[in-house]
Amino acid sequence: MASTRLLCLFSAKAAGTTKTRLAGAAARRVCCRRSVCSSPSRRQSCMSAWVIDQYDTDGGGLRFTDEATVPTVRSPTEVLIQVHAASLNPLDISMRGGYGAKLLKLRREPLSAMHSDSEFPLILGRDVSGVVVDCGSEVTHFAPGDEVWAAVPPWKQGSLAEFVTLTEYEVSHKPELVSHTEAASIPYVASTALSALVSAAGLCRDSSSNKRVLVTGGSGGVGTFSIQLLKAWGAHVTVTCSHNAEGLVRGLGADKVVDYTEGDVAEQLGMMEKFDVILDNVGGDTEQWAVGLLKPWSGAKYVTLVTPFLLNTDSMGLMDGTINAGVTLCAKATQNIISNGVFYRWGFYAPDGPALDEVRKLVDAGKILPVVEAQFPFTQVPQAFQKLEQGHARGKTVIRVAEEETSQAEDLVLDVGTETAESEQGAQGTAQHN
Ligand SMILES: NC(=O)C1=CN([C@@H]2O[C@H](COP(=O)(O)OP(=O)(O)OC[C@H]3O[C@@H](n4cnc5c(N)ncnc54)[C@H](OP(=O)(O)O)[C@@H]3O)[C@@H](O)[C@H]2O)C=CC1
Repeated sequence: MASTRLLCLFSAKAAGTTKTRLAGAAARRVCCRRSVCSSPSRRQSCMSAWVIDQYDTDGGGLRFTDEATVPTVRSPTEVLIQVHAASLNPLDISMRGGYGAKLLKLRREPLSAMHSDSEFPLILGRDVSGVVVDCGSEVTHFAPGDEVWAAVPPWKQGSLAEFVTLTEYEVSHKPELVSHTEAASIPYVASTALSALVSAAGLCRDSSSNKRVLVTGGSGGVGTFSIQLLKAWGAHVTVTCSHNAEGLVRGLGADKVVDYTEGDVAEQLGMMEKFDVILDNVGGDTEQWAVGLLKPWSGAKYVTLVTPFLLNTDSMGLMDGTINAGVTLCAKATQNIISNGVFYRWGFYAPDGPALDEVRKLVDAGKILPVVEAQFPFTQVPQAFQKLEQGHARGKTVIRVAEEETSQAEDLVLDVGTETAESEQGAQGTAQHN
């Protein structure tokens, strides 16, 4: 594949401009607004963070504090990371309302110095790009000063804070050619897509060539990453999305695009050659028609990311919810294998630093581009949540936790025209691999 210049699409609304920028890969200087010291011995004991003190389904509840306790390295394999950028995922909105609380609470360690069993104050945010400031005694791959990225598991305190701790296994060295803001758009969606496409669908770099893959919901965070990964692996990729996202997903490499808002999407897809794998990022009744699009009796796989598992454990309790989810999954898997010879599976995010190492290589090779639709300063996290709640994501919404100074001269500015003007945040743009 030829070189790629374009790295990042984002609306500059939060920054007070009306243009959509293509940020170049040139180096950025990072300057922290707050008085964060990178020396562990002199580190402050309090940090800034956005927390919730209770679950709130009405959309409020986020509270800024500059008195959150700075986490410390408590196990020999942990690293402490100074967060430069974070990003939001639909999970953050769900978790704010209590989604998954019962199961996630089981996996959480006591949070306060008093070892209370309350998860509050809870810090959301699943992506981090930042710098290692402290390491446990058995950490071998990282040292203070290393630039890293990671997806923060939902049972851990999140990245909407100045510092976060993770185990070495969950962390990876950040791609060199992108900024922290760009890098933060990738880890959680990448870990999810890799888990779904590799563990659940059985694809990999060496087995995907010419496989026909359908990605539903291709314009969102997981979709925009998956399209690029699959194209880097040589797959033929068909995508469903809205009409105004067609330019974006084609620019990322999609071979065929079906506008789900125009006519019967199942009928349009049904006229195409059948698929080897479907990655369903939409859920709902999609699976009713999608499994019929797979090649029968050929080992084809349908993987959905929209599962009832955590909803079940929330509403029925851990035991009954898990059993109910297991029975549902078994019934669907059995029905599909008997009637069509296709595999029906659920996909889940899984923490995996080594997998992010592979993604880093693809990013630095220009084969995967960060797709940043909107970015907000750390002071505007509630506004970033509001943006996400509006839906219609076109890639990712990123939070600049420590401000990055970009040289205007190093940026290319692209006027994406009327297509973006109809979106408040813009960015149904034209990312493309040249
Ligand atoms: N199981 C797990 O561990 C994980 C599950 N998920 C889930 O996967 C799903 C996708 O995640 P993510 O990509 O981050 O979500 P996003 O919100 O970033 O993207 C969703 C995209 O789907 C598009 N869309 C909505 N309806 C349709 C439709 N009927 N057909 C085609 N496209 C549609 C939206 O745009 P528009 O409305 O304009 O068409 C949007 O671009 C979410 O439900 C998320 O909760 C994500 C990560 C982990």
